Amino acid sequence: MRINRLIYHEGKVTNPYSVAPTSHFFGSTSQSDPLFWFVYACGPLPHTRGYLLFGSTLLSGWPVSTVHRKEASRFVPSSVRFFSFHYLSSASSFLHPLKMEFKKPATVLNLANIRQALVRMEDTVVFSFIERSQFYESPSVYAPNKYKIPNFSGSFLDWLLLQNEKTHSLVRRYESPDETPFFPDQLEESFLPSLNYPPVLADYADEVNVNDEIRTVYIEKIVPQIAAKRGDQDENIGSTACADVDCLQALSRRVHFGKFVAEAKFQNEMAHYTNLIRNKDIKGIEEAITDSAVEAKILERLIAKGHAYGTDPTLRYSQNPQSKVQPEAIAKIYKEVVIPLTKKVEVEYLLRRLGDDDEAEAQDPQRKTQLMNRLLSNSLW
Ligand SMILES: O=C(O)C(=O)C[C@]1(C(=O)O)C=C[C@@H](O)C=C1
Repeated sequence: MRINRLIYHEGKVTNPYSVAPTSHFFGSTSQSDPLFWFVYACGPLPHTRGYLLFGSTLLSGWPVSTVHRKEASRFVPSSVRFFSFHYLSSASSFLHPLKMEFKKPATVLNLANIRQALVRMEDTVVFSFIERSQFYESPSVYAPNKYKIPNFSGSFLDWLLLQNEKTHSLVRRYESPDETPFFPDQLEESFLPSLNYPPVLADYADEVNVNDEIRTVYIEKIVPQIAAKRGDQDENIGSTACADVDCLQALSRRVHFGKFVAEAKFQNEMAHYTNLIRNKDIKGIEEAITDSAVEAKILERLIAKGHAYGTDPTLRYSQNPQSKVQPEAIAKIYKEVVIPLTKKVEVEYLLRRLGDDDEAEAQDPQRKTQLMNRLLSNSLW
């Protein structure tokens, strides 16, 4: 069975003989494929207006596609539709859970979902850089003890970041496994009931924290590339520090997502990673986690996003459409800082992955299956 991915399509299919326009299929189905589909199973997709078809064409194997529900009735007998509903409601979420939901562990360790989340995070990072680019470099914001702050020793930025984290801890921000604080020892306990997220990462995951490095590299390498001008701008130090907090939090979340990537990769290729980890083969681990094609695509997309998000749309066709942050600078920051730090998180996480318990897991393939079954039973719609 050749299943690459599901494509959710809510458009209309007007001609039952062309149920298979290329974009609705996965795999290599093409417009010229002989006619049709043999529909083997189908069912409405929960939470969408789509209808899922499971079948084959003569040439292309076993594609899965979705069409609008109303249209599905034209070529799928109602008995089949009824019969297959429950089966496919579950099967579709198994094949391709829609997105990461931390209450549904199986959706979290799906590499496609993780990458989708990373793509979405690019928007947050790019926009936060654009906001920061309004202000001067502002070294006073980063200089330790430049301002006399009551009961605090450090930079103005650190002070603001700490206040922000303390407040956000009160609304449970750092209970979420995708949030990593800069000041883990100074958080406050929330008055809200605990969220009790099911664990998806190893129990030491919180200790993998490269925020100090992120902050240093942000101040030294990123700010100079995105700031409007050199020097200070007294009237804007508050706005500048607020923009810095947004940038740092966006970068931190992005980089520490490496933990999910690492766990997903470990579970997908347990034997290979176990070997590398046992041999403390850092270079081998780095090679195993690297996907150059994915990286190239990220950089290409960032240039496009830098142009699109940083340009006033009414100036798009002007002779001189100015980008607020140079798109090439954003891509360079990802290439030289964001991706390498994400990989560092992945490696640090993986190097500790074989605790006593995990060693047993790696030696007992049954255990992985049992674990996956348990996770999946939590996640079905
Ligand atoms: O998507 C992955 O596989 C990742 O490991 C994440 C990431 C990234 O930082 O975006 C890092 C390393 C890979 O070479 C590709 C991408």
